[in-house]
Formats: sequence, structure tokens, C-alpha cells
Amino acid sequence: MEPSKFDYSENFGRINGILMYKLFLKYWNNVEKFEARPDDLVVVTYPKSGTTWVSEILDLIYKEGDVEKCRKDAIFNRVPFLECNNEINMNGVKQLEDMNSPRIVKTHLPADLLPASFWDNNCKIIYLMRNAKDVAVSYYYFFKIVTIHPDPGSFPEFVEKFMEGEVPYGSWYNHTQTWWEKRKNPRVLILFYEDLKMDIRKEVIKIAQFLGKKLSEDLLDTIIKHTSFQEMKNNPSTNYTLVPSEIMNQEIVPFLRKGDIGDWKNHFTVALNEKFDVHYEQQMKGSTLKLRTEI
Ligand SMILES: Nc1ncnc2c1ncn2[C@@H]1O[C@H](COP(=O)(O)O)[C@@H](OP(=O)(O)O)[C@H]1O
Ligand SMILES: CCc1ccc(OS(=O)(=O)O)cc1
Repeated sequence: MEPSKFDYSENFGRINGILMYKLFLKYWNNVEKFEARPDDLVVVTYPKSGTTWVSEILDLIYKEGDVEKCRKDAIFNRVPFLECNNEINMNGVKQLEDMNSPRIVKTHLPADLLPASFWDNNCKIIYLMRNAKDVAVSYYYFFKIVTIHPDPGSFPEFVEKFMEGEVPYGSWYNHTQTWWEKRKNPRVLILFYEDLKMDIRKEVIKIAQFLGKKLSEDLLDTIIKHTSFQEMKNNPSTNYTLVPSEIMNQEIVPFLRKGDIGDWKNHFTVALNEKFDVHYEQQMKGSTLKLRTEI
């Protein structure tokens, strides 16, 4: 019998029932016992929600708008990805251990899997979320370009997997709700990709206030200009072109692909959209969390 393209067992295992890259799981012990520092800032997202965008904004705030300093190194070195480990050239825990404070830590973990020391040290945490339909589209292309993933099949086939939570980091519905439950914690700031798209100035000011920083108008202008989709797409330190093509093949589609609200409309059929909506209502029943899927 021909093996199913959805036989993920080669690449993925599970942590607390959540699908996860096997390579990451091999070193999970180091993630669990990771020693946070009180001045760590944690940026958390479900994959494909705008992690790179908000990371660049944060690093620019930390570097007081010094664009050239930011350009000197790739975003995945300036904001290390905690649980990432490919046994060759990626080891988030090691990168962070070797880094001077203050550190910005990237993770995709749901709230209940965040290493305890971040909570114990009362670290500030920013959780950025994006509507599920656009995340599903972005994730589909990510599966195609990052070679660690199996073939995602057709878009409707991938959406089934997404709805079941059978993708790395599990169910979007569960992930967003674990963090939404933390919204009243003053050390947690919840942001929405759609808000960043609609009024970036307002959101950068909100982020700066959360960090206890006041930005001048000039600094705000610099940050907004440098983190626009076009600027980040053309910038090797943010567009992931520094990742070897054996790991990420951007000839298929660029990492900074569209950067829009509502691209899902170009991918969902009417029938798939209706099915998704019914399932969405079931999954999010009783939740006060509301996301915009269009402008
Ligand atoms: N400056 C920016 N403005 C808008 N979207 C951005 C952006 N930088 C990255 N993105 C989008 O964020 C998504 C990647 O998220 P992450 O960094 O979490 O992996 C991609 O979405 P699309 O695939 O819809 O284009 C990417 O284009
Ligand atoms: C090890 C390759 C890999 C896999 C997944 C990644 O996730 S994300 O870019 O942060 O969404 C990154 C690298």
C-alpha cells in the first residue's frame, strides 16, 4: 500500500497531546527547565500569526530605532526561537543562554506549555494572534516551503488537518484560548495582527507603553517605515533568505508572502468556508475572543 501523505510520524511526535517537530522534542527537557531572567520579554504566537513582524518591531524598540544595528544579524538570531532545534545550526536554548540581557524570546507554545520559570520570574509576555482562516492559508504555504514538513496535500486537505489540530503546535482554537485566559494578567499583552495592519502607529505605541517606554515621533516613524511589509520583504535580515534553501525553499513562495487580511478568500471555496465556520463556532463556543477575518 502506498504510504499516506498525511503519515506525519516521520517528522512529528507529541507533547501533552500536541503535535510537535520530533527534532524539537528530542531536546524538550532543555526547554522545560529553561531558566528565564526577570527582564526577558517573551513573544508568543501560534505559527504564521506575524511573529517575525512583531519581533522586528520589538528589537527596533530595544535598539532605539537603530536600523543598521538590526540589519547586521538575522531576526532568528536577534530574537531566538526557544524550542527550535535542528541538531545542525539551530538551537534556541543555547542561543538564549549565550545572549546578554535584555533578551527577546520567541516561542509558539500554548500558555500551559510555557516553561515555568517565565511565570516564576514574572516576565513580560506579548501574545500576537491572527484570524484562523488567514493563519491556515499562511501555514499551508509554510508547509510547502519548509522542508521539515510532509506534503500538505491540497488546501482543503490541509484545512481538515488544521481544524483537527493535527499540525505543529496543535489546535489554533485551543492555543488562542489558553492565552486569551491570561488577558487580565498585567504582565501579558494581547495583540491582533489585524489591528497592526489597520493602525500600526497605535499598536506600536501600545507595545511601547507595555514595555514602559516612550517613543519620540521620529522613532515611531522609523519603526513603522522599517517594519512595513515591503521593507521587511526586501530585507535579508527579516525575510529568511539567510536560511539555506535546503531548509526553506522560497522559490516556491516567499516567507513574506502576502501579508494581508482576508487572503483566505482566495483559497476557501464557499463550501469549505461554511464547514470551517460551523466548526469554528463549535470550537470557540462560550469564548469572548473575537477576531476579524476581513477589513
Ligand atoms: N511587516 C509585515 N506586515 C504584514 N505581514 C507580515 C509582515 N511581516 C510578516 N508578515 C506576515 O506574517 C506571516 C508570517 O508569520 P510568522 O512570522 O508568524 O511566521 C506571513 O503571512 P502570509 O503568509 O499571509 O503572507 C507574512 O507575510
Ligand atoms: C527547524 C525548522 C523550523 C520549523 C518551524 C519553524 O517555525 S516558525 O518559522 O517559527 O513558524 C522554524 C524553523
